[in-house]
Amino acid sequence: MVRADRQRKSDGAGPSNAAEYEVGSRVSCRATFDGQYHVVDVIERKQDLRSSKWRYYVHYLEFDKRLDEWVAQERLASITKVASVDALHRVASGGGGGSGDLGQLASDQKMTRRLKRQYTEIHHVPAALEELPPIDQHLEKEHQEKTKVKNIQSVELGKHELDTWYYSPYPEPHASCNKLYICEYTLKYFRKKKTLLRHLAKCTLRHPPGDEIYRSPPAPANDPSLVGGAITNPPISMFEVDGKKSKVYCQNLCLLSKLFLDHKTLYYDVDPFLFYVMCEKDTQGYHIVGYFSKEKASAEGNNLACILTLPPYQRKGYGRFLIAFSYELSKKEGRVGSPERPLSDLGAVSYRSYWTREILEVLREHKASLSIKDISDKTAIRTDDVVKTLESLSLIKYWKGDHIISVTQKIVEDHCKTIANQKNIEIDLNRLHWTPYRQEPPSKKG
Ligand SMILES: CC(=O)SCCNC(=O)CCNC(=O)[C@H](O)C(C)(C)COP(=O)(O)OP(=O)(O)OC[C@H]1O[C@@H](n2cnc3c(N)ncnc32)[C@H](O)[C@@H]1OP(=O)(O)O
Repeated sequence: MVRADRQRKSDGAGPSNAAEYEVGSRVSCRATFDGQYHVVDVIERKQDLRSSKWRYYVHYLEFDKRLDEWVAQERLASITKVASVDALHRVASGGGGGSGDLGQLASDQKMTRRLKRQYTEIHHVPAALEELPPIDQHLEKEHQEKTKVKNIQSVELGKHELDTWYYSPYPEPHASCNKLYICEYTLKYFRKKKTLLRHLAKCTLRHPPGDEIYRSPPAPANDPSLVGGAITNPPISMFEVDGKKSKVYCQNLCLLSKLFLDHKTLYYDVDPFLFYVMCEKDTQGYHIVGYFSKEKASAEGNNLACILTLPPYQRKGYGRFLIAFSYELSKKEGRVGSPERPLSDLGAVSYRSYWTREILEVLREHKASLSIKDISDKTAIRTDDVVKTLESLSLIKYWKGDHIISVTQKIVEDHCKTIANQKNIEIDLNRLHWTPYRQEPPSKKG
């Protein structure tokens, strides 16, 4: 699909050229995230009227959509042209390239079998369009078309400026803004900084509009996180916000979180959900770090609908804390639970890590033989998730139609060594003040 007839010039030095490409072309692109060439699909394009140069919105085939980006014409080249240069480069650099650990995993050519299985698990492949019922096919196509190009490029939230990952359906004219300014307490959004500042001058809210159901214990005097008197690990609070009572806040939260979640459709119908918002506290107020949502009554037995740690706070153990919190709530309800599917790649890797640790700890603690149901009862992790996790650790056998846990304490201890360095923020259950949601009785009108 490359329009070679319109190719203006072909340089001799590198793979880059100035050919024009149609939307739908499959070409090579030098990525911002690692400076290497990767195969991309051209999703959209626009021409600068003054320079008449094209900019292309590209999707990297090997990577998640969050790495999609607008690139200059010079960054694209035909696949065949790049192949030889890139192959040389890969050999010289020992292969690889990617974005973060997940990207690294994708392109490592010396992948072990275990890593390969993990890679397939974390790279969620959505169901093929033709496998869906016709009505869903139609909705899916509509969704894909509408969300294919990221609309808002960045948001300012408190002291952070965040680069966004995905399209979010903010209402117009905000949906077409390059950057949004968001109040970190109300999550109201503005097109201009000065409007946000005017709002902040009047806004008295300093925490999410709900009940504080958890506050982490104060750091002890000899806490290693206290460096020169400065608290590097600030106190955490969890607020429960009811989608029905604080509708606008929860809708704003969903719009914000959609910027970092690829495929969630809940934006406006927030009434049936509770939102558990995690904040770091300082003298200014409670700063949102992440959240998870949970259906008030889930027919599928899900204990979590959506989970997000805002990018500046990721990979510090907050995601694991949120997941653990969702299971503690399930334990208080006397139920087992599971996250709503599909999981994103990051969701899958975080859940797998959480399940692995919890299950290994139970196996270590209870030296007596445990059944899958025992593990599920102790952890509130649904039995199919327990089975999947044990399978990934090769700690389960299928024998005469039953799953049998096949493990020795030595094997458990060996596995435990591999998780010893995980970031784990403990939940102090004495500080959790929560009762399960009770449906309001129908009003007796008329
Ligand atoms: C049901 C659903 O909602 S599915 C959708 C899940 N949400 C999203 O995808 C939204 C965008 N992503 C996020 O918000 C975050 O990445 C979350 C919530 C999934 C994880 O939050 P974090 O605060 O980063 O999690 P945390 O620091 O506790 O890490 C959890 C585990 O995932 C791993 N992990 C997190 N990010 C990455 C990454 N980019 N690459 C590789 N591993 C990662 C961590 O190493 C850790 O594993 P370990 O303990 O074995 O070392």
